[in-house]
Amino acid sequence: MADKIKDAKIIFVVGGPGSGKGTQCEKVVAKYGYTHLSSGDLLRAEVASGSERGKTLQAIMQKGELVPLDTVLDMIKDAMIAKADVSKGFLIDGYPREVKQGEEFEKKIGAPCLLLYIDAKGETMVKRLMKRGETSGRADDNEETIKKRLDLYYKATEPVITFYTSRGIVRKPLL
Ligand SMILES: Nc1ncnc2c1ncn2[C@H]1C[C@H](O)[C@@H](COP(=O)(O)OP(=O)(O)O)O1
Ligand SMILES: [Mg+2]
Repeated sequence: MADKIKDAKIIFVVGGPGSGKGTQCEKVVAKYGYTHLSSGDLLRAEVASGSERGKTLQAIMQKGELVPLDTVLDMIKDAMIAKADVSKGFLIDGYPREVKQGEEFEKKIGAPCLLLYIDAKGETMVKRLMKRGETSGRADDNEETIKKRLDLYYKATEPVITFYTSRGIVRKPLL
């Protein structure tokens, strides 16, 4: 099963909450036909299923915290395997959120050929998320949780950019 994705082309898409990762991914999909997998969307689908696991995840996400690494990684891996036959490559949006997630992904799946870094100012991200919160119905698009997500981004996720910059695979798409 897992060797179906052994040689898959992998692009990580990393940026803060509200930076526009999903929007940029749609553009890449339209142009290059890669398969877009968003860790947040996969997690929200699990929550929407009403499963026990979903309830646990919901409580974590509502607080703006990271869900356990193994849970996200398993979900991404399953989604990749399910699409392996029809996919030219994968855009992994919202993962890795911390350096450890990147290391585990590389051990269990493979190395990324590229990391797209979606850069945006903190105040821009907050403004967008507050606006999105008016209609998104997302439990984490509120002022308190947004602040926690942003803090966590600077603390845990920015080091991911540094880590892959030293490997020479980070690109900023021209927005
Ligand atoms: N790779 C990952 N590891 C742990 N938790 C994750 C994760 N990706 C998403 N989550 C959880 C925590 C996030 O605050 C929440 C929403 O994720 P998202 O949709 O990618 O949000 P954002 O709009 O902040 O980029 O889901
Ligand atoms: Mg998103």
